[in-house]
Amino acid sequence: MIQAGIVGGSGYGGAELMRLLAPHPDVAIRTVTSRGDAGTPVAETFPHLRGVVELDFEDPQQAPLADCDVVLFATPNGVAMEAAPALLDAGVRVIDLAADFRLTDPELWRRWYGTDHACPERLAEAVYGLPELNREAIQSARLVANPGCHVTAVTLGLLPLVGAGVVQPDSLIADSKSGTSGAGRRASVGTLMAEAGESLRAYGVAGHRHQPEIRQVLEWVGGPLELTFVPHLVPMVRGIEATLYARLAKLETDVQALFESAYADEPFVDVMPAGSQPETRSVRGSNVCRLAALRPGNGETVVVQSVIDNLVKGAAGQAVQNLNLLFGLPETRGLEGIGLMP
Ligand SMILES: NC(=O)C1=CN([C@@H]2O[C@H](COP(=O)(O)OP(=O)(O)OC[C@H]3O[C@@H](n4cnc5c(N)ncnc54)[C@H](OP(=O)(O)O)[C@@H]3O)[C@@H](O)[C@H]2O)C=CC1
Ligand SMILES: CC(=O)N[C@@H](CCC(=O)OP(=O)(O)O)C(=O)O
Repeated sequence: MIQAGIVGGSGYGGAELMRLLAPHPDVAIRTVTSRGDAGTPVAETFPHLRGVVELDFEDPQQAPLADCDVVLFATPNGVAMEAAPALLDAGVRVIDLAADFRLTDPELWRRWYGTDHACPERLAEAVYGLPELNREAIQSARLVANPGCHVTAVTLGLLPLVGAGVVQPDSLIADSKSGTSGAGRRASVGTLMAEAGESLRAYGVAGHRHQPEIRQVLEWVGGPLELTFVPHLVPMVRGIEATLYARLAKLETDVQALFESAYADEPFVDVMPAGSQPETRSVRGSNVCRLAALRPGNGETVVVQSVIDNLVKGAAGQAVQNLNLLFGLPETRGLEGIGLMP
């Protein structure tokens, strides 16, 4: 059994990692950390894990992380970069659900995250953990940077178009809507029911840190491009719906066929039949990204809709997918669950 440690187990990402890893046939959860809940049973904080995870939270300084085969960080940005080097030196593989190892340029990190990178020398060995793009590299990685949640929805929706060079590279627009669990479990006024309920707002319009991440990934496959990215907070708990717009450069493109062929072999990307629209509730709790592409009106603009569960394909599910790849397991192991609907 692969021994896994979870740092940041008392947050939403950590809880979701436990939900997925506890029944995983090849993984044993060795330790789960929380500073605030250290010494208390996991199931006291998360009753849905009663009888499933029979561990107490441990303080991250005392937890036997170096004895694990893999440590997953579900911590705020800036935490994993402090602890990962020692773990990697001890032979432990690391998957970071935060942004610490996603941007390859430490200057970009400084600009968007406001601090110096603690281990810029490790950035080159980090593999960006989007299996649909980087499957082979992930298989031999030691350090995986799990993508951002908005980034996963937007990138999977635009990759076929950008990769095939059929859209104008300066015309990309991503309008992405997230439920409040995307902001984490830590109390904040903006995610109170009375603030976020019965309301809808855009945020980060002047600049959001997921924009350079999406741009970096798309530029790997399509060269220089321009992208407008506007995230929104919507009054639901789980889910991201990204509506994506691009001007077609090649009007003869059969967009439906392009998407179907790009994702034909992908276990977690579902391209809907022409004319259908995906909705977030169809992926609630599952690791699926469900997509649809259309050319409304005069057909010059392609509109893609992409839905994911931010905590699953947008975070913990994708991390488990990456873990499976790292350890040579079938990619779908432990991720076969079907979404909840309604
Ligand atoms: N929520 C989402 O939809 C997604 C989240 N992510 C990313 O995943 C990461 C976790 O997100 P999420 O679970 O929502 O966040 P939460 O705020 O819900 O949880 C954060 C966890 O980290 C722990 N923690 C905080 N500070 C430290 C520290 N200095 N050292 C060790 N542990 C610490 C907290 O527990 P304690 O303070 O008790 O130690 C808590 O368990 C973030 O980087 C987020 O950006 C990525 C994609 C989607
Ligand atoms: C609703 C909400 O506030 N969402 C967060 C997403 C945070 C997150 O999960 O960021 P990473 O994916 O980069 O780790 C935000 O937009 O800042």
